[in-house]
Amino acid sequence: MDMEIDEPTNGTSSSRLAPIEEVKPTPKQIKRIAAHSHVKGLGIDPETNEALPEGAGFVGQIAARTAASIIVDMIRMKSMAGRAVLLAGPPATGKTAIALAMSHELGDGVPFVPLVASEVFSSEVKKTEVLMRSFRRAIGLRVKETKDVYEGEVTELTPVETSENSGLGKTISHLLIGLKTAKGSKQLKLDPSIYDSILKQRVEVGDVIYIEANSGIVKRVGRCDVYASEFDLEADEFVPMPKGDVRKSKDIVQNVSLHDLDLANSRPQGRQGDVTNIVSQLMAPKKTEVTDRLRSEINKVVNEYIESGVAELMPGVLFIDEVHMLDVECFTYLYRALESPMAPVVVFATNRGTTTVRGLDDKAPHGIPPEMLDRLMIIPTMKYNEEDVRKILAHRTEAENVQFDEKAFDLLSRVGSEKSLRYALQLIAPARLCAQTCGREIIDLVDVERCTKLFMDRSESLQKAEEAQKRLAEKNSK
Ligand SMILES: Nc1ncnc2c1ncn2[C@@H]1O[C@H](COP(=O)(O)OP(=O)(O)OP(=O)(O)O)[C@@H](O)[C@H]1O
Repeated sequence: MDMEIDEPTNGTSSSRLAPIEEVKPTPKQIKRIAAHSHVKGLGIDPETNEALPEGAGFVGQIAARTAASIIVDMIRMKSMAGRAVLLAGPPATGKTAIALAMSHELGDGVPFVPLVASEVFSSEVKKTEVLMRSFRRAIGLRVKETKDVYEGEVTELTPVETSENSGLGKTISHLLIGLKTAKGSKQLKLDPSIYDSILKQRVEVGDVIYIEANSGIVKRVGRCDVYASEFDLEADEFVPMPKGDVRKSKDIVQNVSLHDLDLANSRPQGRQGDVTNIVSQLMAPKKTEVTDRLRSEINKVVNEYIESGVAELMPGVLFIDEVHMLDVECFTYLYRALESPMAPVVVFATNRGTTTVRGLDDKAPHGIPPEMLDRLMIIPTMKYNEEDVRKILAHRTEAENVQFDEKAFDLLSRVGSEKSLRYALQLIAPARLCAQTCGREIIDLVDVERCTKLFMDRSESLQKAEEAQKRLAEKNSK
């Protein structure tokens, strides 16, 4: 953001004019801090391949993190597709954090699709369709193509209008774009339909773009780095000015998911069954039911492209949290889906012990049928000791940019280990608010004490509910 500061004048302004005041920089915007923003990875020691006691924002849970890093290595070696992992442990022991850390370790090229099990019970779509869509979203395809493109830094962007006979006002007859490279420049006269894509990607003069010669697809690569010093905060991605001629053959790599291809292929227009054509049609909105027949068509085409070396399959991770919420029908569907040649790695998480499998009367560990449990690689997570709780809270207070007085932090750590980590984490924000209402930036002991009285943790609330139930039963028995 370019911070325009109006410098105060040197007294030359007459008393008639409003005094010019210096624009104060806006206070640091308090952004919503995500629950796992402090976790940057699994924190693995590159020498030993073991999890460090503290690393990448993670504390403790060494065995679980080490096991997760082995799973990540197997995914990278593509020897994990179609297998499933279960993260099982008490609440707030880092299961979700580990799953997200695995996604960080795998990098952007590998899809990571988070799903809460209860999402499958949608009123519009079948449970099995929700699962299949999530499966297909978690399978990436890296398509490499050589295309004729016009590439360069935009030096001119002029929509040429023409007045329409029908009197409905002006329309764009064509678009003039100037492109410049280190070697030359070219002015292009383009069809007005390309202008929508330009506006959608907010292309401006100074941006580096390429336009596919045969399909007219525009892709904004970034802002030319000659403008890098223009902004105080680099809010954009800066790229060097392209070399060579404006018109060139360029290797283009696109990452898409099988679900994207399914949806694009289910649209009526365009040549069916050509993945490069399908990939290039990904722009327009689509509202069409994807059938298994269409999916098998896509699978066939994708296999052809993989065999011809044009595309590379990138099996990703489907993370299903609260897996005990799935019913027996979903588990049955998952058995089959996991056996298909194009299946992602499925990571389940649950904090339940032995509980009823939904849809059956039987109880089973974690609410998962034994036939499925046999197929899972189970990673247990353990409760934290007070020292780990203290370190985790320290990471969170840093991520949320709050400061605690020492006694206040000791009380918070004690609450975190005696009651629950999540309860202590949830007290951070209200404690800060209590301090701020008393005009303090540093959270004091009284603020934490006040919040522990105002907000109950789960066990306290359960105890009060049982006491109320008991009193009601006694009253009814009189
Ligand atoms: N070992 C850890 N290191 C750093 N932060 C952690 C660790 N374990 C948990 N956290 C943090 O504690 C909070 C709760 O963790 P998380 O949501 O992963 O627990 P969970 O096991 O998934 O809980 P639930 O079973 O209730 O879903 C999150 O903010 C998470 O980032």
